[in-house]
Amino acid sequence: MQSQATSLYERLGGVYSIATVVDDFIDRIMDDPRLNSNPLVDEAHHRVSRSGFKYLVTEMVCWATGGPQQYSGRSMHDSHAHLKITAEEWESFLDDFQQTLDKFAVPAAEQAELFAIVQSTKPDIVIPA
Ligand code: HEM
Repeated sequence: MQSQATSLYERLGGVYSIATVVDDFIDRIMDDPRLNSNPLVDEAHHRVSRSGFKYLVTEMVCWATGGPQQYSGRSMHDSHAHLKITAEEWESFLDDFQQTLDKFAVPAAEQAELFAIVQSTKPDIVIPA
């Protein structure tokens, strides 16, 4: 059994593995018509640089999973409130995340921990119903 003393960051394989997974995931969400049907999301997805976006999300995932990196971007509320993201768009985002994790064969235990981290941010990102 895996020791709980080993951080999720280490079990995922550190920054090189995490950056590879984020690379696939950001391409997937930035091209997802289910998300870009929200005009505010579509505008922002075409305004921000793809590589800058990947950089910030990589930094955040490394930090959130126990790596040595510090997240230097804006808070989840400040970077998403103006996008008016709905619960339905949130589900599409999770579906994209699942597809990326499956593509890289991330084990079930690590997937569950990643989903718990992502879900913890939902109240900051999704507008109230
Ligand atoms: C756990 C879920 C999410 C995480 C960890 C996340 C992460 C981030 C990060 C790190 C940034 C950059 C912040 C900055 O500029 O300093 C960002 C911005 C952005 N996110 Fe997310 N995000 C999440 C959910 C979503 C969802 C569900 C959508 C779309 C449906 C979305 C669309 C965007 C867009 C369009 C921007 C650019 C905003 C702008 O600059 O105007 N995000 N996100």
